[in-house]
Amino acid sequence: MSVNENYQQAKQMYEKWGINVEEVFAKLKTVPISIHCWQGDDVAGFEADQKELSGGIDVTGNYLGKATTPEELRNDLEKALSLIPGKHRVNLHAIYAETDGKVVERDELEPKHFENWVNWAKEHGLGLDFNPTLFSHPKADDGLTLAHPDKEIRDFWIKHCIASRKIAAYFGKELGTPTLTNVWIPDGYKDIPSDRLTPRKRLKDSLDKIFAEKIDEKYNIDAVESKLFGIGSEAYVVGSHEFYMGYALKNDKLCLLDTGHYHPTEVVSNKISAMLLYSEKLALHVSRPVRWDSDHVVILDDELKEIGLEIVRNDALDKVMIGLDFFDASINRVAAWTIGTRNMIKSLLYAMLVPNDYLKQLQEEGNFTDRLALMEEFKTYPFGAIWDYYCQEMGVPVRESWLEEVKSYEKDVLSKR
Ligand SMILES: C[C@H](O)[C@H](O)[C@@H](O)C(=O)CO
Ligand SMILES: [Mn+2]
Repeated sequence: MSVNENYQQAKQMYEKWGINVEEVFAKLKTVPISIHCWQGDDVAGFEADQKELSGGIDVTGNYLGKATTPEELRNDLEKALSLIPGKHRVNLHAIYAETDGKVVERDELEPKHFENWVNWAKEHGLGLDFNPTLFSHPKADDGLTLAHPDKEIRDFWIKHCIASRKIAAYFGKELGTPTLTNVWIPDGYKDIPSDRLTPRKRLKDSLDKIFAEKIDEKYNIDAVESKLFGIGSEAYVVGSHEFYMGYALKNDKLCLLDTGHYHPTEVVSNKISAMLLYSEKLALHVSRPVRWDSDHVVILDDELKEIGLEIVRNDALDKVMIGLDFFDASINRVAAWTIGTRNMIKSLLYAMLVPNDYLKQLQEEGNFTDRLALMEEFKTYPFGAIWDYYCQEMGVPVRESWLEEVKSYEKDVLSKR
């Protein structure tokens, strides 16, 4: 059967449950995913004095074709975007500044260093998000930045974050959509600390200084990203979930939850509804931890579907800012973006094709038999036929046909780098 025939049959099954598939498509099209540029070059960036990746994160693999210039990275992103349905955003880090080969210190970065990115985003109808880069730098070598005992080092990073918010506001003004500026720092200790409080007091003070200047949320929205541990900060991370949840609540910032930053049995899907009771919005880095915060490419697993369900059933599509965060250098990097982003969109579509209101009603009635039975049966409803039709209608390759395009791009472009 053709995509259209499969779709018509599947659509009727969902319509029996009162699900209007055309309305689902109309809604899904409006949800942007923030696609992280750093999957394309293994979190290297383009600084004139480029440093080794550090900060307790790591990229493994050496697949051919890594982007080494802004043009290559933008071309690769364009290729991936052509295979992903919808209009999305690209998430940049400060190390992706373009400085004409000159060394520009991070606390000296300006909007002009991102002009090419803004012009490119305008040309492709993209939003931009941003991150100050507080790793891969000599002033982060102690494993401390905003919480460092040395005021000079703290001041350098505070200045860098202040400069980053100005760059983000420039993006927002130029593109007409607010930039999410997310602060993640690697600060922590390898072994058991004798004082957990003092570094946290310093971090709080540094953040207060960074956010002192109010920036209109039409242009810039601030987020703070927690972590559980990193390589070299196994015993203690200054910016823990509790620290940032408290800081975000008290200072009206977004708390950013990275799905790789919690204990293996902890799931971010279970946190979303609780946090949205107290915060207008929250942000996500959707990743896939395997044994540790390994930043594997996102797959359509139970947790990803549950995240989609929590966002959809709590009517939070405009409250949860969905970003991706994985960096796998063992496979074609354009394929990595395509797989991870298509899966994130699939999880939202899956959730929108579940009779969530009826299932809530069953729970309220204490009818847990029907609730479980139907939640399980919906897992094998013809969601794939709807997804295929959505891709066809959105003008992107259906099913695995996108892979052929990536392979040709690898042969014609990536393999020649
Ligand atoms: C490159 C990102 O800033 C980084 O992955 C951060 O978001 C993180 O999750 C660190 O573990
Ligand atoms: Mn992250």
